[in-house]
Amino acid sequence: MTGEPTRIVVTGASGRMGEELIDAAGDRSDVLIVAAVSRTPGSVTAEAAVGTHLDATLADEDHVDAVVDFTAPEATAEYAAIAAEHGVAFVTGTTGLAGHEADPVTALDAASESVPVLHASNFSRGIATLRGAIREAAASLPGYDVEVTETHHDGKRDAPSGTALTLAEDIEAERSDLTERQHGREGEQPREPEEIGVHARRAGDVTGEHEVLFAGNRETVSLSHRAGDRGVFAEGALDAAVAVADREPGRYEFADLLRD
Ligand SMILES: NC(=O)C1=CN([C@@H]2O[C@H](COP(=O)(O)OP(=O)(O)OC[C@H]3O[C@@H](n4cnc5c(N)ncnc54)[C@H](OP(=O)(O)O)[C@@H]3O)[C@@H](O)[C@H]2O)C=CC1
Ligand SMILES: O=C(O)C1=N[C@H](C(=O)O)C[C@H](O)C1
Repeated sequence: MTGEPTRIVVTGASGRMGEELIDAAGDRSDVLIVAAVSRTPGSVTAEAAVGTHLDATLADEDHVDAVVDFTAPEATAEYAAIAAEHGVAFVTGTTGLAGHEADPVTALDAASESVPVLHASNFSRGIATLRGAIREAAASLPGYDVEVTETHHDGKRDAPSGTALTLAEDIEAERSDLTERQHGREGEQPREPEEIGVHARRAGDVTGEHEVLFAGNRETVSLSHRAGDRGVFAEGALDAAVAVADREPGRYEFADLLRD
């Protein structure tokens, strides 16, 4: 790498992903964690300064290129607005945004008027690649039943996962006949042709698994992804921060950056 590293503030620093981002950044020369933000600063193991409020942290730091945020929808809404006020790019992987009372989707759109904003429900390159294959399968297998299943650790708050919802949206974009999402099944409930199944399992410490099943009457196609550890998400989010930090204000897509 030549040039200066991208200067990053990590929010939710004591969380599973916050810790992973700090670890991953320590092994890279193209990024530098200049500060971390946590509601519980004593539990953060970062060499950088740890603050409790993003606004004060961004005011204190001389130069920050990007905020990288994996927290909760209400925090993401607040942090996107603060990053925009300070003119700092905002990269977030927080899921469960749509329909949340804090309206983080509107907050991200508003922030993107003044800074680069990138939200991805999954920062693994594998999922970004698989999305293309799933869209292709959905378009090429008309009439096949489609079931999306995800499995995550028992600490995950939102269900179905953000990734499962993204995959369902991708499939629905190709299959206008799939108009009903079916979450789980119970009792007497035969499958209807307009259904797309979207099912969540929570178990142990599973990092993240997604499967899309296309089933016709004489064949099935299964496309799946398993994240081996959270490092794949952290590396992708840091790559995204490096890629968008200097860009014009606006919304950016993770999959598009991978091809640049
Ligand atoms: N897009 C992707 O690739 C991935 C997305 N995710 C998503 O990222 C999010 C975080 O996941 P994970 O790290 O496992 O979750 P954790 O619960 O482990 O960590 C979230 C952290 O966010 C902070 N936080 C939570 N609520 C608030 C709040 N109201 N205000 C301010 N800070 C808050 C806390 O950090 P602290 O105490 O330090 O303030 C908390 O520890 C989830 O939405 C998850 O689905 C997860 C993995 C990959
Ligand atoms: O909460 C998690 O852990 C994960 N969340 C994301 C999601 O909701 O899709 C991505 C990944 O699967 C891990």
